Order: sequence, then C-alpha cells, then structure tokens
Amino acid sequence: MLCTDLVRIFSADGVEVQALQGLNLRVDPGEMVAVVGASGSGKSTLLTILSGLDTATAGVARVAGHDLLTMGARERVAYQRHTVGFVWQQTSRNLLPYLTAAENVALAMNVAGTLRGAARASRVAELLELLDVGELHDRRPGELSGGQQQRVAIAVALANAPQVLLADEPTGELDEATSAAVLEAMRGVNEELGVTTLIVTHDPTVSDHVRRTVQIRDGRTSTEVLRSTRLDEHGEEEHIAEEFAVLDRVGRLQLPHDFMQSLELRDRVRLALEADHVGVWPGDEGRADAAAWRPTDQQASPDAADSGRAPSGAHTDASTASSPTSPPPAAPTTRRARRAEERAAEASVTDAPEEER
Ligand SMILES: Nc1ncnc2c1ncn2[C@@H]1O[C@H](COP(=O)(O)OP(=O)(O)OP(=O)(O)O)[C@@H](O)[C@H]1O
Repeated sequence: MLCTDLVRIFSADGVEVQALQGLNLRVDPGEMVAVVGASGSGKSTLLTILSGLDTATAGVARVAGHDLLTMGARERVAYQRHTVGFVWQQTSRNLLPYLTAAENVALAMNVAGTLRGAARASRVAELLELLDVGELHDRRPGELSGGQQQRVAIAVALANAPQVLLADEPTGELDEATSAAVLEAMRGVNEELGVTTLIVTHDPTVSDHVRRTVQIRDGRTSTEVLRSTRLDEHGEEEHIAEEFAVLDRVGRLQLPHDFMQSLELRDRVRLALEADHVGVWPGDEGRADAAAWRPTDQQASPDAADSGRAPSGAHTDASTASSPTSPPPAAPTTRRARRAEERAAEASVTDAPEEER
C-alpha cells in the first residue's frame, strides 16, 4: 500500500478544506500499522480513499496493484469486494441487525459470489472460530456485546479473503479492556492470515498492539513510533518504543509540537549539517537582523526581499558547521541572500562621499 503526496480537498459552501495535504505512507504486504491523530487530522479521509469509497484530488494511492485515483467503476466494485475488507466504528455499518453472526459473514460471500454450499458454511465457521466467536454464530448483533460485535465485523471483513484489512476506529465504542482484546484479535488475524492491516484511531494505546504507529497531523504523516523487543543485560525481554519524525521524498519533516513550543521555534529556523545529525536552532536573531536591515539605496530589490524569507544559516558545508551546542553564524548563506548583501554593500560604497571611499 503506497500513498505519495496524497491530497484531498473538499469544497463546502464555497470554502475549501484541505483534509489531506500531501500525505506519504507506505505499508508493506503483511504489515500491521496504526494511524493515529487528533480529530480533523484527516484519518477518516485517508481510510475512505483507501477503501475505494472516495477519490483523492491529487497524488498517488496504490493498493495491491490498484491505482485508486484512476480505476474505473467496475474495477472499483471488484476492489471493494475482493481486495479490501473494512471494519467501521458503528456496528450498524458492519452488520445487518436481523441476520445472525454466521449469516452476516455468509452474506458478504454471497454479494461477492465467492464460495458456495458446504465450502461457504465451513469457511464461515472457521472465520468465526478464528475471531473467538464461533459459539455465537446464531446470535443476532443485538444479542452480542460490543466487543463480540466487532469480532463478528472483522470476520465479515475477512469473508472474501482480502489482501488488505482497513479499520476505522474499530474500538471507538468499547471500554479499555475490550478494546485491547479486539486489537489483539486483529493482530492474531494479521499474523495468522498475513493480511495487511491498517487501523485508524484516536486511541493512542493502539501503539501497544502494533509494531508501527504513524501519526497524522494536519493531513500529513508527521511521526512514527516503532516498537521492538530486545534482551536486556539480564537476558530479559525488553519492549522498546522509539519515536521518529517522518521525512518525505523532498526532505520535508514536521517537528513535534512540544519541541516547537519549548524552543519557541516558528517561521524559520537555522540548520546545520553535523557529522552525524542536523542541528536546528531558533531563527529569532535572523528576524531581528531582518528588521534592522535596510537597503542603503532605499529600494529593496525583489531578490533582497526574498532573501528575508530564505532559511538563514542553512549550512550544507560540514566543515563550516558549528558544534552541536552552538547555533550557526547569522550571516546569510543562500546565494540569493549573499548577492543581495553584496549589491547593498556596492550601493553604499558608491553613495558614500568621496573622502570616505
Ligand atoms: N465531506 C466533507 N466535506 C467537507 N469537509 C470535510 C468532509 N469530510 C471531511 N472534511 C474535513 O476534512 C478534515 C479531515 O476530516 P477527517 O474526518 O478525515 O478527520 P479525522 O482525523 O478522521 O477526524 P475524526 O477523528 O474526528 O473522525 C476536517 O477538517 C473535516 O472537517
């Protein structure tokens, strides 16, 4: 599953909302990934596009060989029936209330025209067993607990052996213990069947149940938490969760909010390339310099004006980079900014009285 620079713009009452603003996400076959983010960050928009129910405005979205932006109506129907399975937050969207658990799973097979007769009945039983609700096969949704309903919903989503399982807030209406059990059931399915799984949720505790959690902020992937297990010095298993910022193809990344707040980073920052890391410093002095600076001929050229917006101090030369604890020099280092300064200096020399030259 691959999303590259995915954009979704909604127009409502003449106002445009950019729900996805160039989102990048790659999920490998068989992987289980959680996507978390605040309300309005674009999670459901992403899932609706991946499920084939909506189309992105621009970018690339490819799932199991299907190009979701260009596929036609027939391919879309086949994609929804055979390639992806969905689990939604509300039971009413997952299950028909007047059918039993087994009938709900069988209905999904009927709609897609997969398996018949005894083969269908045995697959239905197998899936309900896998989700630990085998004994409840003849109960209707109203006779099941919230957690049991979601387990049956997962069985329905898996009815046609999809390559990809998509879940939108599958635990949104469950208490903590039941949520954990349902997420573990999804993990079991992922491991057992090798189905690529993407779970979208508000619930930050989801990262306890998946190896990779991707955070969306303002319609873009911002950070990822990777969990791994290693042996500590006593030979005991130790679970580690490490947070990474996501870097896109052209080098953009989002700094975490708390980093920005704690160093009052805004508008622009200074960067320096060190031997094994990149330093980032507040660009405040640059702002003060820019405010104090006036072109001596009183006519700022467009280039000079532009230079004020350039990321001052953006070094790419490791030999001139300062130590990690000290910010790089405030001198403008972009070619544009340097040219603007040279022109300003030339102008001041030309304008100066003869004796000062
Ligand atoms: N059909 C639509 N028309 C107009 N704006 C929309 C539409 N759907 C979503 N949006 C807007 O797009 C943005 C992202 O919405 P989305 O539902 O994807 O966020 P979310 O992260 O899933 O939020 P929540 O967790 O609250 O469901 C929001 O600003 C939302 O108001």
